[in-house]
Amino acid sequence: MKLLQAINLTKKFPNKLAVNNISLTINQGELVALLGPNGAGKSTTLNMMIGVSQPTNGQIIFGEKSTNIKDYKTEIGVVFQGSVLDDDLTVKDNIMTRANMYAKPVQLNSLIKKFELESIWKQPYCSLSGGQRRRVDIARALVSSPKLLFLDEPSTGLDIQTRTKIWEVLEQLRKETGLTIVFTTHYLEESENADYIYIMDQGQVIAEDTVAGLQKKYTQNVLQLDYLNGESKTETLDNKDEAIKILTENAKLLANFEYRPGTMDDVFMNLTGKEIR
Ligand SMILES: Nc1ncnc2c1ncn2[C@@H]1O[C@H](COP(=O)(O)OP(=O)(O)OP(=O)(O)O)[C@@H](O)[C@H]1O
Repeated sequence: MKLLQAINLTKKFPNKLAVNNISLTINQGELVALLGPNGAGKSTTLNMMIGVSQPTNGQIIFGEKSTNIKDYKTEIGVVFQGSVLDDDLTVKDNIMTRANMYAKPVQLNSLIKKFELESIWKQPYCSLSGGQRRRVDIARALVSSPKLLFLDEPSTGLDIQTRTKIWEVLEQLRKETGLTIVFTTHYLEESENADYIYIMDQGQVIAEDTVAGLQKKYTQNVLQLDYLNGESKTETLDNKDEAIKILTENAKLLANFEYRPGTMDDVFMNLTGKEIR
């Protein structure tokens, strides 16, 4: 079921066409990545979807027919790249202020536990580490039990352990509540967790599909075979099962082999001719 559709979105700034006629469909329960290098137009797109910025052209439809952000504002949660929390307030006060705005806030205790906020609950937000802040930011965005959570570059500046932890909690929430998540990223490996990926470059969507679909369209799986008699051969294959078959058939003749499946790096390189970082 479609939860949000962005149709022919364009955003022109005085000297910049930041987003050029893009269309996105976000289905209920999906994890959707907007992947692209710096300046691709990811944040501008996200800002239009959350109503922070007005599109120059195009339309956003939430659910069946809501086109006005006022009608779906309570259904979305947002975590911006820069935090919007109050530095001087404690974690508790930042979260409770938000919770008190809603008639039916989420089960706070479960959120506090999931994001491991107990030990920092009474600390001022300004005293937290980057990873702790991000955990609080996300927890606060979830207080209203949104159907759709937007995360703008959720992993930037975080160490790998914190990133992994945050994604573990979000995965758990998706399983438990069917939460839909849209996130922007320039980390290829992070986009690989998504159910669907929109690859953006220079304000446009240059490719979109599942990870498997993108790899199939834009990469090759390569099997390099080195034989005992000194000969070598390189095969291009559709999938790893074909590799297993060839390796099994040639097992006694082989000195060595290397299987290299197509990666998101290859996808990006093939599409843009450049590396993402
Ligand atoms: N308010 C603005 N006025 C003029 N140009 C803008 C404005 N906001 C963004 N831009 C430009 O639009 C382009 C897209 O920016 P945007 O922030 O959407 O990219 P991004 O893909 O999110 O990049 P990053 O990964 O660095 O956040 C950039 O060239 C940026 O400089």
